[in-house]
Amino acid sequence: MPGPVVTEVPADRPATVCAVDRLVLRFGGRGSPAILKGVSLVIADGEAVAVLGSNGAGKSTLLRCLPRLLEPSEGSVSLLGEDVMSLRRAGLRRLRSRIGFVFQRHNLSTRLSVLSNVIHGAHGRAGALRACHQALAPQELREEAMDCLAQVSLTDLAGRRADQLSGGQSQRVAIARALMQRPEIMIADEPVASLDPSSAEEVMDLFARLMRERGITLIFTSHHLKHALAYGDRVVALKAGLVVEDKPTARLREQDLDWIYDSNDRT
Ligand SMILES: Nc1ncnc2c1ncn2[C@@H]1O[C@H](COP(=O)(O)OP(=O)(O)OP(=O)(O)O)[C@@H](O)[C@H]1O
Repeated sequence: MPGPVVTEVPADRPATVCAVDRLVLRFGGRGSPAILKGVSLVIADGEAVAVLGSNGAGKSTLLRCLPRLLEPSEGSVSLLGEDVMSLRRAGLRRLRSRIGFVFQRHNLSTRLSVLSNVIHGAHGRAGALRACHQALAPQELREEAMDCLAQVSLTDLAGRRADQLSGGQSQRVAIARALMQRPEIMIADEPVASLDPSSAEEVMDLFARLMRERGITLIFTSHHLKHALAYGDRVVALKAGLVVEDKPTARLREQDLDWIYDSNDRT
């Protein structure tokens, strides 16, 4: 069995890996309503944070604002010690290469093999996309990608085209691709939302364990209170663009969180 792919953590990585201060986001100009209305949040190195809230509360928007995939209107974000708002394009690219992303829709390249998709995770450090194709990638990248596939128990599907996978398999490939990136932070927006309950449980279990074993800070959204409590060290709840709860999961029970979904918009 290959060993885990170890993220090289810089010795000077700060104890706080994410600090968000009074973050405001409006999709339109100044006059348009704020979707995030002044969100402040501090996340420690290695923490697993579950972001909860009903549909439209602003969870995805918040996650996308962290690495400036969405441009915040006001406020500040610090990630891995970098002042995100002041970074220019190259700095932002470098920072994003240290962050893994897993989304509800896995966004695999469906015409490529599973192995090529995983190798693509190294794009930030391996450079040219050609080097990420299974047939052209250097031996060491191919081996590392196989290690990542072994972590999600999918080595036997390495050669299969990504459009021939089940939802659960695809999501596990997306996790292997994110691991290949050797991320220091993992941002996961409803990573198992598209899966049936038993696959969701299985994939979330695997995902959270891999993050914990590697000391990777995990920030994830979920509609499953059970997942938030099982896999988060802490729950941050949003309601209409505001943080309304921020507590260690050890001090929460499922029913304590019901009120977050009080409006009729829970799905
Ligand atoms: N590109 C956009 N332009 C305008 N409004 C948007 C855009 N994207 C999202 N919104 C709005 O921002 C609000 C927050 O959306 P967001 O996707 O962050 O919510 P969420 O908490 O992740 O919801 P869900 O649980 O349904 O995924 C919603 O009212 C949504 O309609």
